[in-house]
Amino acid sequence: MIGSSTVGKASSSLPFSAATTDGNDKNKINNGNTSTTNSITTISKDDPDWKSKLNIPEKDNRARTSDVTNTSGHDFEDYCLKRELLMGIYEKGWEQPSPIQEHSIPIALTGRDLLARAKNGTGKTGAYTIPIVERIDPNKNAIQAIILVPTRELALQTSAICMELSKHIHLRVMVTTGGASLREDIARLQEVVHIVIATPGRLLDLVQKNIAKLDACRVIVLDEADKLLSQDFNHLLDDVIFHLPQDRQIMLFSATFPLTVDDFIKKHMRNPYEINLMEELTLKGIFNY
Ligand SMILES: Nc1ncnc2c1ncn2[C@@H]1O[C@H](COP(=O)(O)OP(=O)(O)OP(=O)(O)O)[C@@H](O)[C@H]1O
Repeated sequence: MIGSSTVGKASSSLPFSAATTDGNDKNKINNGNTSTTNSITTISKDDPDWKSKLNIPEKDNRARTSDVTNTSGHDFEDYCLKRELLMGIYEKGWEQPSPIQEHSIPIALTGRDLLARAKNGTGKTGAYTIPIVERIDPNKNAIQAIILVPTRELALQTSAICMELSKHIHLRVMVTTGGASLREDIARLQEVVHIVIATPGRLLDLVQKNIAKLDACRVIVLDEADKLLSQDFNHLLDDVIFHLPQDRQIMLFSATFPLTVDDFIKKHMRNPYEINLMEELTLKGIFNY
């Protein structure tokens, strides 16, 4: 059933230490809408000394595994991101991109379809959220990106990260999942929404009722794609993709790539760039698209 699972994004056994010194991501979850729990630093746009004025959380010095430390040494500034986004990233306590972020961010910023395979807890959420936030026009009143996840809890955790990273850009992020009030979601969609984070069934319901309009939505992410493309959800995903414009970008993040994912890739993705940061090569069958 949609929204019923208790799968979490962070646990102490994951490659990144789950908790930051100001509390873990779960503690920052609110109702999935637009406010954040952090105070907003105001720094003049032209201040050359902006970095030293940020409200950076205390450094988390706990041990991390090579999944997250084995980087090529890039900095977030290498990707020419908006300064407001860089501020959000640094104020989240992220100093440098993790390997999955190093691989994904430059490709995702070009608009190319992307297939990424990496372990849980290695920073996948940032790998797709950063390029999405960078490419959204906050002055345009339209849904510009969709992030699909299999459970309500994951939707709330993803939205918490998304809102923190974008807190200096004032994007409007909405969470909509099965089990929550449809009436409230309908009311929320009468206001400005830039990013929708959803479970597939609820999103499709809103799209088919013509309440969520996807004609300006050029990015869709399937996080935990193996679960999203299981028998329960598979046909829903086809319908969601059908409502997007032709020139959309599809990004798929998954720990495994079973046959259902393979079918989806063949049907909907165009020349996807492939990233595999897991040791064993079970990506067989999804090469050569
Ligand atoms: N570049 C980074 N530097 C430091 N910490 C980071 C970085 N990117 C992500 N994190 C932290 O690592 C933890 C795990 O990140 P995240 O939830 O994005 O992983 P994930 O790969 O999406 O995991 P899951 O597959 O379980 O959802 C979070 O606490 C997040 O804040």
